[in-house]
Amino acid sequence: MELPIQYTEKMQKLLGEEYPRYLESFEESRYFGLRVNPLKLMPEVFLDQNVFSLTSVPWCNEGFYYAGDERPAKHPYYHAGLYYLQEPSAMSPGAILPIQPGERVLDVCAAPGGKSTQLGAGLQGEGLLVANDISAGRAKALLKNIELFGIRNAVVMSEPPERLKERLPNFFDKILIDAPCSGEGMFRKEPDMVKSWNEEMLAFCQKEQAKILEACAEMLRPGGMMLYSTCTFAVEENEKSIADFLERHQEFSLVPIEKKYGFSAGIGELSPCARLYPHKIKGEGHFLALMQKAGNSHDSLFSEEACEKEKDILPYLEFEKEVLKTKLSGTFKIFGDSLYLLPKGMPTMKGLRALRTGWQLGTLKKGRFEPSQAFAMGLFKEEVTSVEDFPLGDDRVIRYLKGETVEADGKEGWTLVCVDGFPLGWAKRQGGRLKNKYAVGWKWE
Ligand SMILES: C[S@@+](CC[C@H](N)C(=O)[O-])C[C@H]1O[C@@H](n2cnc3c(N)ncnc32)[C@H](O)[C@@H]1O
Repeated sequence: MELPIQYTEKMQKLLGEEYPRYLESFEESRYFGLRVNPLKLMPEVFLDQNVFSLTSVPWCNEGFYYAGDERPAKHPYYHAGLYYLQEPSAMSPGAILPIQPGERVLDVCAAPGGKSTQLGAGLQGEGLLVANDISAGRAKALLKNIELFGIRNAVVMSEPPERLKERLPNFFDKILIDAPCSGEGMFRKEPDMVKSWNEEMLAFCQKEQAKILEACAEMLRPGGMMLYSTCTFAVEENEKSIADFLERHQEFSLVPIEKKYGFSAGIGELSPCARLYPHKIKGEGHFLALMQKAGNSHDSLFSEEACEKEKDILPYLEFEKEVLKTKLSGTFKIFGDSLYLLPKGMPTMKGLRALRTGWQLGTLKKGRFEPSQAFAMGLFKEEVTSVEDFPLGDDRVIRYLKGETVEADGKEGWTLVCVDGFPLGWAKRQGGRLKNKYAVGWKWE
């Protein structure tokens, strides 16, 4: 691989005698990773199923390496949201930021959702995840991944952090800033990134990083924790960005990250931070800084959404009575023709660009309720009365995922189609056939 001379000179200076080992890492093949979705099944159960040849990623309980010739994205379990494909080092920020069920968590640069799905899983359905990305296009991919994972308590936004800050000061318990960066740590995995590397880009990223850090500092509650991560080695975007931030914000301090698994210390006074190098770990390059805001307070002021009246959601309630074994409780809200179940304690998002506000249950049109793909993915088989559960090897699984009508006798009406007990989507059964209601944009190709 041809690396820019300015880059190699900087790396040589940074790494000293380690530099030749770093260069050699380009001759080694990259690592492939997947992260199991604990909202659906536990990692050890997935491991026992021997679907792929897996070995554990040391820094992430749900993370595994798989062999490069395997194709986990072409497997029905992928479509059931049982795992997310993620570069192993990219699993470290979500593993290090400690998430407790019930917390309010912001992932401010979230698309396409690798870390958001990890944080959302950590909440175990309790609390609130706000997953935001400034790019509306990228936020669409983020939304799909959140839905695929079956996360019920997420809001997906596309706003500059400065706008979010005005509405949600001192609101979040935990914030992840997976900042836009020059991507030096990804050169082995994505060689094309080398072409866009230059000093101007680095300076631009540094400015963006400072702006994002500023906005997030205000959104974090006193006592809350914030993790800043990049996938670059550039000191300007890592230690310098954080040192400048700490200089401006005396109320923040660094929380040391343990240097296990081959992680290296941050440079100079920023040694509590961690650096991940491809010549020292089985993964690509990353930087992590964990910070805490002084004090301890939970008194943020915000207005909550009010619940719709029962008469306005009657078609849904009829559906619930007929198709579900459980009664969902919480704040039901109609936006446009979509019905949502909002996470507890969700502030109103009026005036902000939100792609999803909570669990989208379906649409209410002309007095009828039509369940959504997100609703199917967030349910458990045990919560539904009418289920068609195909074993993995049944050819109807792929046919269903391709959008075909498949044959299966059973109770007429709305049916949750599953593979090995894990929901894939909806169908409407009539005369021994399952009329396909799988999301059009999700079809198997
Ligand atoms: C490193 S990527 C995030 C990857 C993501 N966290 C994941 O794990 O899948 C950085 C993201 O930041 C977004 N971004 C860039 N500038 C931003 C800003 N000022 N505010 C919010 N997001 C921003 C980009 O669109 C990009 O999707």
